[in-house]
Amino acid sequence: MTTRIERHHYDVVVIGAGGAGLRAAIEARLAGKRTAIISKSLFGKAHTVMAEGGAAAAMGNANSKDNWMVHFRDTMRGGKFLNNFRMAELHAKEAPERIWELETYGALFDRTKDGKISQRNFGGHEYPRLAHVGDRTGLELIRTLQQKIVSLQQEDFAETGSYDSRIKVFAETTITELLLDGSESADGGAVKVAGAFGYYRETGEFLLFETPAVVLATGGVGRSYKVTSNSWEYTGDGHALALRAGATLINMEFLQFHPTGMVWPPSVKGILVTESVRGDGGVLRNSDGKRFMFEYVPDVFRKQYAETEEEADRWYTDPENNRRPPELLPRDEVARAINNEVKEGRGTQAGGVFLDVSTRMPAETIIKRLPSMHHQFKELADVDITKQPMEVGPTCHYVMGGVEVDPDSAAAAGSVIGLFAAGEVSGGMHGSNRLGGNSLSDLLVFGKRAGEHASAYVDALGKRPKVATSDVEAALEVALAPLNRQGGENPYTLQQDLQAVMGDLVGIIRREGELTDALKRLQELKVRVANVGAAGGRQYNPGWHLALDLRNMMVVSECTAKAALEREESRGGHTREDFPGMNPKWRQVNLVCSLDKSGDVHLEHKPLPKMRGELINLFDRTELAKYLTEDELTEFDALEAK
Ligand SMILES: Cc1cc2nc3c(=O)[nH]c(=O)nc-3n(C[C@H](O)[C@H](O)[C@H](O)COP(=O)(O)OP(=O)(O)OC[C@H]3O[C@@H](n4cnc5c(N)ncnc54)[C@H](O)[C@@H]3O)c2cc1C
Repeated sequence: MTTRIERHHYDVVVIGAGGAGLRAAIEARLAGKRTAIISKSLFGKAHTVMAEGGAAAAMGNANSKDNWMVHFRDTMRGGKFLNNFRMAELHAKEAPERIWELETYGALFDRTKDGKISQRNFGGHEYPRLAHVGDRTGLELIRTLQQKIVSLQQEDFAETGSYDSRIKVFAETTITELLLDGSESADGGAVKVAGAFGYYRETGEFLLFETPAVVLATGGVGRSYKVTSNSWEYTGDGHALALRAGATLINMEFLQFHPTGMVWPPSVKGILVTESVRGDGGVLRNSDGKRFMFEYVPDVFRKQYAETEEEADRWYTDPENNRRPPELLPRDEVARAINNEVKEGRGTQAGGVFLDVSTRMPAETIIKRLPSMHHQFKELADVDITKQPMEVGPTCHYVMGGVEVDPDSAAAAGSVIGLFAAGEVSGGMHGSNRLGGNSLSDLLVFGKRAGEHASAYVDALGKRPKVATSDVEAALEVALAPLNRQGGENPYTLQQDLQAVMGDLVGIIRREGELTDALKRLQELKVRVANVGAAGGRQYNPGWHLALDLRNMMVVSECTAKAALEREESRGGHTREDFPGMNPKWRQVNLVCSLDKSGDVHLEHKPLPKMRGELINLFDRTELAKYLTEDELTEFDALEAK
């Protein structure tokens, strides 16, 4: 009996319904494209919803000295100069407009006394820059984008009699494969996207989307790690779909371990404690009661951070005349510091450190400014954060690496055409480390660009690409394989084994021997994952879903481990105990992953694009000397002399 496959035709298919996906879909619909939005989880449930702190945009409301150039500088510093400079530039320039635009869609950010959008402090940002709605900013962002989509659907209903005529949401639907043009290959052997194949999670029924343009907006990869702030959907699907379609991934060695995840009770280990806790005055102490971050200010940041508790405390009320508290160093620095305190025996019993707001501000202020944190700790750990400190430790949070894209159009690099990527699934924007708050603004800026350029691509296309029947059959066979396999390996055991390899051997601190060991174990796991089985049928079957996700987790983890072994330096979200410190030579290199014909990860060195003169001139020479090679500095001097 043949398996039924539901067929759909769209101009643009957006995979992912977080901020990047929704913003891309709005833009595609505004450009008149028939647009599908596909979401693995319920519509409205994505990491974007969980974002607490805010969206970084240099609006200059809290400090008029802020502008796109300062934001650009902070972003490049945070990423330790490995960022794609053009993405960082576009992001810094366009973020304020994207935030204001959200208010025209119905968002309402917290206000300053004089009625402007309020902006809060966050690690690595020179001025208060995060537009926020209490500690529920992501919720407001998603609510607003969804509301905009509904309003567009209402316009379409008025015109066509159908709400879904131009924009339709497929919730609880997982895409397992991208399909390429079966009839021709374009210039230089590149192949056009022709569709996407997947299944409804509830019924297990299959779907085929025929479309010339796909925007990937699938978010992160955290579920490959033991301790993570990421929820079940984040299995690196978009990264793996892109690789298998012929696109490339960059910066996969860079993972952000957020310094403050809950460490207790074990059932909630990894759940995020927002950085706003520190931005609003929370301090970190070890089990001796010592405010230890002062010991961990690296040389590159020494000029900007306070040396005494008194100066750090004064900064909250007088930022003009004092330097920032070291608790607000970029996340990689704070995470490593906590890791070290615990390792040296100054941690809490549960393996974390203390984060305290209770002694820093009145209970009413805590409840007003951090309502979700107050609720989270009360409900999950029975801790009242207005009276007691929280216990926190590093948790795998965000992947800086992702699909290599053209910065202006968000089009994927590699041998595939018609594929775009925005948000966490794309790489380059954040370099080796993302600043808090830069993700929400990244989603809006590059989500819009991806939707716009995907639409323009469709407009310019002569003949529509065609899906080959044999490719659909192959995708179907792969999807059904775990169900047809008798005595296959248990997907949950495999996921646990993978998480152990990644958490223990490719975690926050890395070493050559362990990385080599990790790669060996990943090869063994790959063989086992190829033999994964799932009992039961296709109707809501989480074991089967995980069996399919594992294929993606494996290939993405291989990219991370290979790149981590290759990069012999420490920078941002990649710390090599055997190569401490940054090496300017490595700053010139992006590690690019592709898949070869046998499905193995191939790693290539690619030079980083050179920063334009007017951008590099935004930094002073002393600062550049921390990052650039001698040759680059000589070039900079020549530029300055002109
Ligand atoms: C707890 C937490 C707090 C955070 N706080 C902040 C903050 O304050 N400020 C900030 O800037 N950033 C924050 N971040 C990071 C930020 O929220 C994320 O990086 C960002 O929301 C990612 O957005 P996105 O649109 O790229 O993807 P997401 O919002 O992660 O959405 C991904 C979408 O893709 C779908 N998907 C995945 N795979 C498939 C598939 N195979 N088929 C179909 N659909 C698929 C998912 O279901 C989901 O709809 C936080 C992250 C977490 C986890």
